[in-house]
Amino acid sequence: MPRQESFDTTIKQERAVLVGVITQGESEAKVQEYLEELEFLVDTAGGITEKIFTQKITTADRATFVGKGKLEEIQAYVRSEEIDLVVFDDELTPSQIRNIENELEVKILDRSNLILDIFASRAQTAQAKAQVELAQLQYLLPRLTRLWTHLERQKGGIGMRGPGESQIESDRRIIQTKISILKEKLKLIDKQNGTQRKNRGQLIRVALVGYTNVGKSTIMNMLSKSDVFAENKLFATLDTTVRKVVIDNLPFLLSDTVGFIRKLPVHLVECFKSTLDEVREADILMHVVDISHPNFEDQIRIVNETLKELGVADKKTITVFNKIDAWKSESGQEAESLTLDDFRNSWMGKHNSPAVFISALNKENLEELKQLVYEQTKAMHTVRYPYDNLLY
Ligand SMILES: Nc1nc2c(ncn2[C@@H]2O[C@H](COP(=O)(O)OP(=O)(O)OP(=O)(O)O)[C@@H](O)[C@H]2O)c(=O)[nH]1
Ligand SMILES: [Mg+2]
Repeated sequence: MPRQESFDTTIKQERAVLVGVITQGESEAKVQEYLEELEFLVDTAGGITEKIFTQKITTADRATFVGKGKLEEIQAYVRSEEIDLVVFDDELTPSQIRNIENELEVKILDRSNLILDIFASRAQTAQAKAQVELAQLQYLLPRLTRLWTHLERQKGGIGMRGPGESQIESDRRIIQTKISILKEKLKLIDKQNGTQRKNRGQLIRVALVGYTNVGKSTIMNMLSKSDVFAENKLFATLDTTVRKVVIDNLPFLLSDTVGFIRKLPVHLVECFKSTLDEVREADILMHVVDISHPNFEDQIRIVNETLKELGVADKKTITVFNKIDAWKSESGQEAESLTLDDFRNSWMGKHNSPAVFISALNKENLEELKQLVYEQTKAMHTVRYPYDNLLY
């Protein structure tokens, strides 16, 4: 989800308020970071964050998630500042959404909902579109009652009393039918993709993985453009994110994948499993880390957890620490004061092997990255095809 692909600015930006809770054992600073990320998500979706509310709680209120007093405080702000939507950082139950909506009388979204919305606007291929629609319908299904009561409230009670439940039932059936049609469609696409992947032959496959916005696509573009052999045409029928790259006469396939994020909705992960087959079937992973992000250690952990869930934690991995140009220490020390060796000798260089430090933006230290990818790919190729020296 790159930031630069901003939305049509002629449309009035929706004004948003964010809500996060600080539960026991969570530090305030952490929650602030989570909320900053949520603000970034709202920004990506085309909204503008006007205010952030937080509350310390031991357990979430079953009816309204935050406490009564906090809700009134938010309500006052929403009314006086003409807010369009309120976004909660945590997943809300259908009844919580309904109750909060009744109180605040504006659109209520939770993090999952927001991410789904962004994915829907970004989906390009038939597969991605079907995957997002499936996730959205699965998200909607348990929340149907809410939509119905919403309608009821707008239209008033008269004439609405009888058919309510049966209406929900038929809506539910329609959605379930749609879900199974989409699943069939995805199965078919999956099969075609599987065949295509098999046809790619002996090339070693390298997949870029990492947290969202760390620079995966930038690296992809750089590596594939920087070499004359890299071209789109050959793979026109493949997923658009797979490119053939050649480093020193050694060709391999490089794929760019969807970025990971904290609290990715379960449905979405499920639906994107087949896109992530690209990762599952890769020979080498390039785990890209945005070293300039204050929370990058958490991001590494989240990516590693997601990789474990996908069952690929044991794959050969190259850690690429990107954005060294923008790195800053907690005490405010700037990147210029550090040499590449300082980075290499830090815990990052020592605890992640093999690792490389680059700036994709400034094209800094790219040769080392290429060299590393070359060595790893060649080693993999030699193990797999011991009698085949044709390629180099
Ligand atoms: N300062 C700095 N910015 C960079 C560097 N590499 C990439 N960026 C910027 O980081 C942002 C995200 O880059 P992308 O390549 O879109 O990141 P991504 O990992 O593909 O993101 P998703 O596809 O959303 O998961 C862009 O604005 C890039 O220009 C770098 O080395 N230094
Ligand atoms: Mg990208």
